[in-house]
Amino acid sequence: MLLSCQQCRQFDKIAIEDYGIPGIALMENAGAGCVREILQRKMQRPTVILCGGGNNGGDGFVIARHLANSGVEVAVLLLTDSAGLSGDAKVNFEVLKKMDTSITQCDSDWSVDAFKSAMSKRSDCLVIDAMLGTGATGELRAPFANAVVAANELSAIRVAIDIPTGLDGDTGQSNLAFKANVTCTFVAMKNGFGSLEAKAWLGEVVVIDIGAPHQIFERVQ
Ligand SMILES: NC(=O)C1=CN([C@@H]2O[C@H](COP(=O)(O)OP(=O)(O)OC[C@H]3O[C@@H](n4cnc5c(N)ncnc54)[C@H](O)[C@@H]3O)[C@@H](O)[C@H]2O)[C@@H](O)CC1
Ligand SMILES: [K+]
Repeated sequence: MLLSCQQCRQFDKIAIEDYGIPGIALMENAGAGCVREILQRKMQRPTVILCGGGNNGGDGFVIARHLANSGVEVAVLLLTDSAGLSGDAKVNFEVLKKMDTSITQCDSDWSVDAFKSAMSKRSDCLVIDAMLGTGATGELRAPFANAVVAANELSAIRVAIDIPTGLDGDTGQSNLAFKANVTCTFVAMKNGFGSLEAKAWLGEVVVIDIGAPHQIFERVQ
């Protein structure tokens, strides 16, 4: 089944508002599901998680916590001012802050080299893209494009969360996107994932169930 980004957002909204599942429970299931996939594939190794300021970044904070609990060395690069975090993402950020995970705030003027040197301290690492998901609009703004370029140039395993940052989930088009080996997408494949152009950025796609009732599918068709 393929859904548009808007339908995926509607799916989450119905789960939260009509079924009463707290958004933070969905986020926990989403992040924990990604970590389960990473561990099953034995991809665990020193990990850098690139986090944006929305709920995709929130998934990244959950992933950081679960990976750290599994004994993985984790470093988070936050591409936004932490003061702007809100809702479920903020809750998970505050939890992570109390752990001994390294968190670095990356200002909008961070260059490709700055990202590369922050990431390559951990050679042959796993890089996780939790920068942008279904809430992305328009061209990548600073410093997201530089983070994507740097991540793509590293010799690393790359995992994208929900949608590779820079890829339009609805059309499958992109000028520049995070080049994933594996994309862990939530609820359903997005409409654009079927296009040939998208496959180059997506790698293998795994659909992660976030625990919302499947009856909701009938309402977003
Ligand atoms: N409760 C929910 O709705 C759930 C959401 N989930 C995650 O939440 C994501 C959607 O979260 P959001 O709606 O917060 O959206 P995103 O996290 O995709 O992005 C929104 C943020 O990115 C910024 N932004 C948008 N376009 C940009 C661009 N081109 N360049 C730089 N910054 C840009 C916005 O200012 C905003 O801060 C999903 O993809 C999924 O990963 C999951 O946790 C499952 C539950
Ligand atoms: K992403």
